[in-house]
Amino acid sequence: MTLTISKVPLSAIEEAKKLAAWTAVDKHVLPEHKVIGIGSGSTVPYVVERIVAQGPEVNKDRVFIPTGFQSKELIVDAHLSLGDVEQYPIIDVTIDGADEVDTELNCIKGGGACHLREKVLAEAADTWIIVADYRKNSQVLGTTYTQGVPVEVAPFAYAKVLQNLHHIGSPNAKLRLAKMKAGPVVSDNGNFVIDAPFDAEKMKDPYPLLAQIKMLTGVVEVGLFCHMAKAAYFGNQDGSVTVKWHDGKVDQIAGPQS
Ligand SMILES: O=C(CO)[C@H](O)[C@H](O)COP(=O)(O)O
Repeated sequence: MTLTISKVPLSAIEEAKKLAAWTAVDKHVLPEHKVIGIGSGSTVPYVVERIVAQGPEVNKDRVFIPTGFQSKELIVDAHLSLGDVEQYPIIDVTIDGADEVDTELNCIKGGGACHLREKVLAEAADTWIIVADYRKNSQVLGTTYTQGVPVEVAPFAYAKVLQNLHHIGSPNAKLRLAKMKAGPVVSDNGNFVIDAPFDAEKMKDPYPLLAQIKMLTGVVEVGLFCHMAKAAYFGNQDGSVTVKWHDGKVDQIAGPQS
């Protein structure tokens, strides 16, 4: 994988991702931050791009902690110093993408099957920031990301967890299958992923649902991130950025020019 982001004009959605990522880096990745968590997904390359643009002087004393294979490659390709959460269990700031974010900054994550490490890095961070395009900005989780809550499971337990998810209100929960390989998606941790859709009533208040799923034996981690983010940055089609804060405040700001 290469960090190079093509010079051809970006689509509106790519522009929105870039706006969110660049703005969040400008506001939250400060010169005094030395340990920085890098999330996963298609918005995160713009995070790394903006951090690199802060220059070698500030980056030479920093260490970057990845949430999975993809972000590890991004860090290495950008010639930034790679670390691990085992060495650095306290992180200054982690910036990550999300599949959907509600009004209280609860998120669905795990569309890329990285949510176990993503949650560890979110918890390890003094500040956890979400970056996304406008499509991810929702009132209630499950409105636009309808594939379901990603649930990472120990492979041998998947059939039992699937049955239990059917019983607790997700009759359409399914094992996630790979696109270019016969069989299941295998996470960076060697586990399987189940996608479990729940109705809006359950998704309106995701914390009890998170606790209920997490209690199922065989579940490793649940892609519901509740009450964790300090702020979520959404790039909009008109070049502005919507910032939703943990205290409910919402700002509409202009994106960076360059
Ligand atoms: O949770 C994730 C991976 O497990 C990603 O952060 C999420 O899928 C968002 O990705 P993108 O920036 O491509 O929309």
